[in-house]
Amino acid sequence: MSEPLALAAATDRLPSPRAYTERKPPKHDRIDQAVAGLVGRGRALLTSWSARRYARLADTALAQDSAIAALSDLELRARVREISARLRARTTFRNADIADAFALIRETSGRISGQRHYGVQMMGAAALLDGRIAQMATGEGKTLTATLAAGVAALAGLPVHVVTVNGYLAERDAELMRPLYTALGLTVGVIKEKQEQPERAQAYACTITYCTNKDLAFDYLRDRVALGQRASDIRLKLESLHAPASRLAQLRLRGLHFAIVDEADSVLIDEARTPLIISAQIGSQFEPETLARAMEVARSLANAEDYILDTSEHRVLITEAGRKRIAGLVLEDGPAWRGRVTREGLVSQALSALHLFHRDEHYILREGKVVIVDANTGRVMPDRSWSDGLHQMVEHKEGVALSSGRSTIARMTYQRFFRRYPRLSGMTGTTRGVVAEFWTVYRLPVVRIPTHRPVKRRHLVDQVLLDETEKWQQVTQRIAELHHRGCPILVGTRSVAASARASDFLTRAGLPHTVLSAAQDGDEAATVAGAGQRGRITVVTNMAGRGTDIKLGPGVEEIGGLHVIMVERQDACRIDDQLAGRSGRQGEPGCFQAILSLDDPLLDKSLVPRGVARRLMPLLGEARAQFFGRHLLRFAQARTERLHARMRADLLRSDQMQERILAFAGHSE
Ligand SMILES: Nc1ncnc2c1ncn2[C@@H]1O[C@H](COP(=O)(O)OP(=O)(O)OP(=O)(O)O)[C@@H](O)[C@H]1O
Repeated sequence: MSEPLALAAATDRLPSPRAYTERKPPKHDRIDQAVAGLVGRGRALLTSWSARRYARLADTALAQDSAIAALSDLELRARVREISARLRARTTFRNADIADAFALIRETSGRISGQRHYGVQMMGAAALLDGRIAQMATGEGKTLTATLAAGVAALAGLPVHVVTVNGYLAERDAELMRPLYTALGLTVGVIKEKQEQPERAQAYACTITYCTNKDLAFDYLRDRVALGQRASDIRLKLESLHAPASRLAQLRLRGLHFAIVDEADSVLIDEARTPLIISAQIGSQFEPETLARAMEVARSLANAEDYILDTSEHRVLITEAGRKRIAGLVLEDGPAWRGRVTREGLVSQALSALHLFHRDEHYILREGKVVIVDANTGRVMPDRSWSDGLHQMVEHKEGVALSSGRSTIARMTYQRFFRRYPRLSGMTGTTRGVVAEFWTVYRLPVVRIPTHRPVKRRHLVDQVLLDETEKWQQVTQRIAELHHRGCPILVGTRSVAASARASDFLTRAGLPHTVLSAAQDGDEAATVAGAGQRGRITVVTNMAGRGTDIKLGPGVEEIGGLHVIMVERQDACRIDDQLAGRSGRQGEPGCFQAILSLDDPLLDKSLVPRGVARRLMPLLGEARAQFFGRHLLRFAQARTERLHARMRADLLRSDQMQERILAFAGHSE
């Protein structure tokens, strides 16, 4: 725990100037990235040494157990105040202070909720305070682990942001842990989606704030817009001395100090593909007739001849022949069609709306509106819209009222946002394939923390069938078998449409079930609470694929725990691992099985065309066919992972370039 902390600056209500300055960004040319990747891997190996250090620290804390257990509640509180004063008096965290604080927080938690932190959770928390990613297996209790690190930092006077992927988890974790923090004399705030500015500022003013990455980053961006050109280091320093209360009252955050990012791979890696954009309404951007005409033209174009659909990168490329055709078709149309860039832009958005953005996958229709479904979290994003007229084009396709157009006010990337924390840390169950990226982009080494109890989850070998119909037959048969034995079953799908399909098959087979998806998100907590009960069948999208804690009902452990059946592979093997991790938590029994087919959407991105694979598989014999199918899907997934990594690197590069250019002209956000 060596790096100095800006404790003093962190305690005031004003935004810390340091919090608005980025830590030196790592270079991003290819050689540097490759070298840094190797260094990252090397560092990851070295961090297993750190794990030993954290284990020693945990042992020191646990050794105090009986002495602390003998304290009365009043004495315990006095000891907490004492350690807080000791932590505040220093600019660095000392191991001895951390161990003492851990022991006190553990005892307080034990008295309040009966949950005493395990040694491995202390190791994880020590890694967080050390500015690392603690890799702790799914179900190991990262929610409780975070309380140790957040508690120590908050007792030291640092405002802490506990960041997670969705509002349900942020609210659940804050409410679960609130009694513990309150007993430690700390305040807890939660940022909720519909909160207004003053409420948000109040939540951020608490010592510990639970929030989602989206809320946090957008609030930061809005603050930056409010601060405008005044956001330079020196100006902020001066302002923090003289600024009138009114201007500061516009701000939501009080700077960025210490962040603990839960589900770090999702937040820092998967989400980092999408830039954050703040926009303002600009009235109607396109006339309905223009949109209609663009759709008409798009419908008359021929795929592969006039345009190419790049499904992997989710974009449309108009060919030379397509350009000529479009120009010919709109010759007689109004002035909106005269400029080549505008008309091709319009047609290409129409083609995207028609062929790349699908209802119940990328969006749903709710109360006559197009509502985007977040691909990473499976949740709806009611206040977000696609840019450059695409949203209106999709609205036109669906025949709903057109929303107003928007123009960009500010933009930034998650990479650049999170690098602004002087102290950043994270927790996740899965880092497969992204250890190097954590290091190259965020300078975050990964430390693997051992599990508290041995993992008992069984992973059955994947089954690959020729098509969807065969797959669903196999899935319903397997579910019926398990259901007959009373096992609770969780069926993991990729999209709203797939969950509806699963539901249809189950209904036809007479199997009672519950669906949890963006379209059916009624009582999420109750659905999750029921999913581990005897005989329950729950169909979910990746809305419940991460973070959800499914508690087993009475008698379920004896019949093998929760069975997770994955019916489609996700874009990254980490996300599949997360789904598997809904079962076999805390050393419980559980089972994971994938029943897939060659119709899996991932095979759109495969090098071997689906038709060829379908003809080849029956010729190979059962065992070889299964081997071939499994590897085909895994390779397609690996390809998508590489593609997404490239997209993130490109986005970061363009973001840095934009920043360099704007450094001369003004500010970039
Ligand atoms: N020290 C502890 N004592 C008793 N129960 C614990 C302890 N730590 C965690 N648990 C229980 O373990 C379960 C899993 O915890 P939690 O959901 O925080 O795991 P997680 O690591 O965040 O999982 P995921 O990776 O899926 O997000 C919860 O029911 C929690 O109450």
